[in-house]
Amino acid sequence: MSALSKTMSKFGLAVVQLHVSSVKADNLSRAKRLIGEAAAHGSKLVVLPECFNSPYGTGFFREYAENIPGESTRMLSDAAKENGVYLVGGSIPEEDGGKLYNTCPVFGPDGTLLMKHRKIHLFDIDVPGKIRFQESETLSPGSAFSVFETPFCKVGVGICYDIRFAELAQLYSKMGCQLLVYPGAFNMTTGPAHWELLQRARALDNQLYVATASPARDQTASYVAWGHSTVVNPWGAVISSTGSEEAVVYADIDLQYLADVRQQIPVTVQRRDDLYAVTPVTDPGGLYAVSPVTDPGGLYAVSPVTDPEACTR
Ligand SMILES: NC(=O)CC(=O)C(=O)O
Repeated sequence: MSALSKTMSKFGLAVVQLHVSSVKADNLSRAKRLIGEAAAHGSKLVVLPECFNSPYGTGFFREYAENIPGESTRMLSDAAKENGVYLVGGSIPEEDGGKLYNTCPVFGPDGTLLMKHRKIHLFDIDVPGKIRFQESETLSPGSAFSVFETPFCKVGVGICYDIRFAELAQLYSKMGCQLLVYPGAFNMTTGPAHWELLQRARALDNQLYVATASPARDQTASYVAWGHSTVVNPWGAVISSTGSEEAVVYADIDLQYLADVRQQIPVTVQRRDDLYAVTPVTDPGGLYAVSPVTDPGGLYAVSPVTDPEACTR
């Protein structure tokens, strides 16, 4: 007999693959309409894409940046409240104290800002002849983990490039998250190669749900997003996805199914904590690290720092 109550073990998730233009007001009104559409469909948690109010590019971040609260987060707060949903507000370029961040604000069904996640790992890559992108030219990295509670489950938040770092997902899993959400905007080089693979890897490794929300593809944009917003289950299977156009992707998050998978293949309780462990590091300057465990018999640890400020909940 399941320990999970039937009423709370399943809930509807919606991922909005939004068409993002250079007109901020249009982006906001389209997002608001699609949040309403998702709620009308019965979704309890709605996820928007990375940079949903602005074109994605280092040349745009300063122009579109806002404080929080600001125009975009006021719209998100109103939309969450009007529709009674948890809202993962994709990301916006945030200005704070003269610095710019790639920030995901999360709202509760009463419109309250529950937390904000600042992209921890900046997207600095150079694939010769394909794509060079250096977020760090204009953005500063966040340095906090971001999880929030819902009546259904605990949710961990990362933004796009954050998904490439398995340690972050492991830490969120260790913190009790059963769903990880990544607003993201992969591109025409890394999208076909890595987008789905990374989601399935994070889901399978940690036996949890993973949801990604991309902007719709716009061939006229300076950065062409791959699209393909997706939801993956704890078995590592894609349960819902879309192509490149604007769309809302729906999925049921079934926590009884998650519990069943964890029981059938019990890796979560078979870890060799005597050999390696996910444990806090002592260095207060760090966020997480692969480091030796203190037990001299142990080998390594993937660890959050002990600083409680490093985790926003
Ligand atoms: N845009 C990103 O942050 C990440 C990305 O496109 C990639 O990792 O590839």
